[in-house]
Amino acid sequence: MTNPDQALAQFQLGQLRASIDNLDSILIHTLAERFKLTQQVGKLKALHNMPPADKSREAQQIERLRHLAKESGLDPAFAEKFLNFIVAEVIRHHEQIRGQEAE
Ligand SMILES: O=C(O)C(=O)C[C@]1(C(=O)O)C=C[C@@H](O)C=C1
Repeated sequence: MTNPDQALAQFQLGQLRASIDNLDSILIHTLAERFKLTQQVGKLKALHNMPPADKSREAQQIERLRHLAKESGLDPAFAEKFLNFIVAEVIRHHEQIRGQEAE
């Protein structure tokens, strides 16, 4: 048996989770679009013999995202870790594309 307080809490939890699900969908779609672009960057880099990683570009991105995170109330260290996580995967893709081009 649930009392009215518990029923209200369950309803609120359901509403919050529905919004979280919407935002998770946005994150996945956003990441998918980002990876489509970085695949094009990977092909361009392989074709023109450019190195997969660009540390100076990454430093600019980290600075920009840390600033945005601070403004938005997000932990800047988390924003930096998140970018590094994505960029590591992008570099792995770039290296794969480079290997395929060399075949
Ligand atoms: O901009 C580039 O040169 C990329 O390869 C893209 C990207 C990124 O995912 O944003 C990935 C690797 C680089 O080290 C820097 C940035």
